[in-house]
Amino acid sequence: MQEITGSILTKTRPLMLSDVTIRLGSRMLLAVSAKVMPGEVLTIMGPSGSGKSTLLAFAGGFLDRAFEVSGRLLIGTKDLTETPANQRHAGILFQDPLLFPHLSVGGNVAFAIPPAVKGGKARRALAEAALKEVGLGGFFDRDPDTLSGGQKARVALQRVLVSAPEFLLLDEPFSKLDAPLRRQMRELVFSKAKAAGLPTILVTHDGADAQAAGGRVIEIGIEEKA
Ligand SMILES: Nc1ncnc2c1ncn2[C@@H]1O[C@H](COP(=O)(O)OP(=O)(O)OP(=O)(O)O)[C@@H](O)[C@H]1O
Repeated sequence: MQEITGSILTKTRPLMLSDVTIRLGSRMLLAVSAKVMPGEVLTIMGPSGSGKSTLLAFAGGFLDRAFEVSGRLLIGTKDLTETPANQRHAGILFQDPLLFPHLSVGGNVAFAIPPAVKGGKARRALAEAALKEVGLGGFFDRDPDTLSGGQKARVALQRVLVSAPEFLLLDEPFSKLDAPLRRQMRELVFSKAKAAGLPTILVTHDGADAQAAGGRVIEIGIEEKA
């Protein structure tokens, strides 16, 4: 499986937030500069409303036009700042797994496999192998609605990983899981991110998540400016 997954992974490069500032009207929401190395998890913490999700939206390319942004986002030497979201190769996990209800579990994963992988059989084999890797072998034809929260989270993770992302953006992806599942899931996500050499930005309220991530932590605060 490692080989099959490996064959659709792209090269790994550092992710750079270069002098990024985000304003909302007269309010300076945040100012961040950071270089996230391949396999590193950078954790962003801060109070509610401080702009954590906004920073991920900037990196993912889906920031609302209400925000005024300066600075650049780079992957390696490639400037992604103006690149549309669907061309950024960002792998994003939110609080909710957001599985497509009209597709089977396997269909959710197969859907994300890059078009460069041709042929229904090959795509199905990749999706099946990805599911098996997280203990969901035999789940391909299941309806996502019949899965537990932890199972859905694993499907969402594999859907992201088979898409051959160049970096990961994690917006509180463990917060709806109970404590034992939360521990398991974060170990799984971080180990896979590191194994794949993906630069990763994690937003969390939970210090234990940050500790498990094992990387640097940036604390952002709330400041008002005239
Ligand atoms: N589309 C939008 N238009 C205008 N203001 C917005 C928009 N989205 C978010 N905001 C505001 O931007 C600020 C930052 O919001 P953001 O969701 O990034 O905070 P957060 O740190 O992720 O909070 P939480 O921890 O509660 O998720 C908040 O004041 C919020 O009200």
